[in-house]
Amino acid sequence: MVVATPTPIRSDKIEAIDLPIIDLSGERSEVSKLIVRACEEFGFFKVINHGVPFDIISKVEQESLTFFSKPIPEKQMAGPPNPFGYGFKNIGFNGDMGEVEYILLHTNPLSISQCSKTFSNDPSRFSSAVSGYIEAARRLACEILDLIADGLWVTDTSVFSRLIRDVDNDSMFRLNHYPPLSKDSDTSPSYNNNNNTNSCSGTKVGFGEHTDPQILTLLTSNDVGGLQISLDAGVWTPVPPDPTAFWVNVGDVLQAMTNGRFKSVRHRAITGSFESRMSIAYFAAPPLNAKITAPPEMVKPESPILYRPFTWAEYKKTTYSLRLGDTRLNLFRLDG
Ligand SMILES: C=C1C[C@]23C[C@@]1(O)CC[C@H]2[C@@]12CC[C@H](O)[C@@](C)(C(=O)O1)[C@H]2[C@@H]3C(=O)O
Ligand SMILES: O=C(O)CCC(=O)C(=O)O
Ligand SMILES: [Fe+2]
Repeated sequence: MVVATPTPIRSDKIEAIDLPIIDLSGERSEVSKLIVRACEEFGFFKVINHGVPFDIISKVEQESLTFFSKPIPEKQMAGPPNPFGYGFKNIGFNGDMGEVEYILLHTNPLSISQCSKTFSNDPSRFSSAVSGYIEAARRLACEILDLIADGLWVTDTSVFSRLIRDVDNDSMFRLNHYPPLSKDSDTSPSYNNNNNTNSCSGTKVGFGEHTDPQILTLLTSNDVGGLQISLDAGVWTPVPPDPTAFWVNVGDVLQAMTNGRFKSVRHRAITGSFESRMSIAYFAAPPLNAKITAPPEMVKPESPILYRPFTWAEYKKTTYSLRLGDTRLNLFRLDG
C-alpha cells in the first residue's frame, strides 16, 4: 500500500497521541472504569476482543465495494439522499461538500430489506449482510452503554441502552467510500472552508469536521487511515486504521445525558492515500419521541443541569437545519 505523506490543512496542528484501547474481555468493573475515563478524556476509544466475528464485517465491506465499484450514473439511481440513499460529495442539505460518496440507511429491518433492491443485484445477500452487521453493532453498543451506566454508578443501569433496544430506535447505518488520490492530484494548497474546494497539498477533506448527533457511533474501516479526532480546537490526532477493531465515538446525546461529563468528540476524515478508504458507521440513536435528559445521579449541586430536556425528534430537526460543523448542542444549554 502506498500512502502519501499527510500534510496538515493550513493552520491545523497534527499531534499523534496514544488513544485508549479497551479490551472487552477484561474484568467487568475494570473495563467499565476504563470506558468512563476514555469517554471523559477523549469521547473516543478503540474496542478490541469485541466478540463481533470478522466475517460479519467483511461481508458488508464486500457489498460496499461491489456497490461503489459501479459506474457513477448507476449509483446515482440510488440517490440523492433524502437523507437516506446514495450521496456523492454533498453531505446533508446545507451545502456541505466532501471527497466522499456514501450510502445512508435507517436500521429498521423493513427499510433495510426494501432499499436493498436499490443497492444490489442480489438484494437478499445485501440485506442479510447489512442486517447481520447492524444487529451485531447494536448488541455491542448496548453492552458498552451498560458498562458506561455501571461505571457512572447510575441506579437505572439500562438508562442508555434501553433507548436503542427500543423497536422504534432511530439508529442509522452508513457506508463511506473515499476515493484514492490520483497520481496527478492537485498539490497546490487551496484549502478554504468557504469555497468547499477541500484540498491541500495531496490531502483531501473527505468528511469535514463534526460531532455525531446520536448517542454513540461504532465505526470500522478497511486498513486505509484518514480519521482524525480533535481534543483541542485546531489540533488533530490521526486515528490509525485497524480493520479488526471498532472505534467508538461519544455523540451529542450522550454528552447531554451525562450532563457534559462525556465529550461528544469532533472528528473528520482527511484522505491522502493512493488506496481508497472505506468505513462503516453505526449511529445508535433513541426513538424520535424519547426525552433526552441526564439521569438524577449526573446532576449535583457542583454540576447543575447543563441542558434543557429535549426529544430526539427536536434535536434531529435542529441538526438537519444546520451545517455539518456546527456545535448544535450549545443551542440546548440552559445558560444560553
Ligand atoms: C450536514 C449534515 C449531514 C448530517 C446532517 C447535517 O445537517 C449535520 C450532521 C450530519 C451528520 C454527521 C454524522 C452522521 O454521518 C449523520 C448521518 C448524522 O446523523 O449527522 C450526518 C448527517 C447526514 O449525512 O445526513
Ligand atoms: O470515515 C470516517 O472515518 C468518518 C465517518 C464519519 O465521521 C461519519 O460517517 O459520520
Ligand atoms: Fe462522524
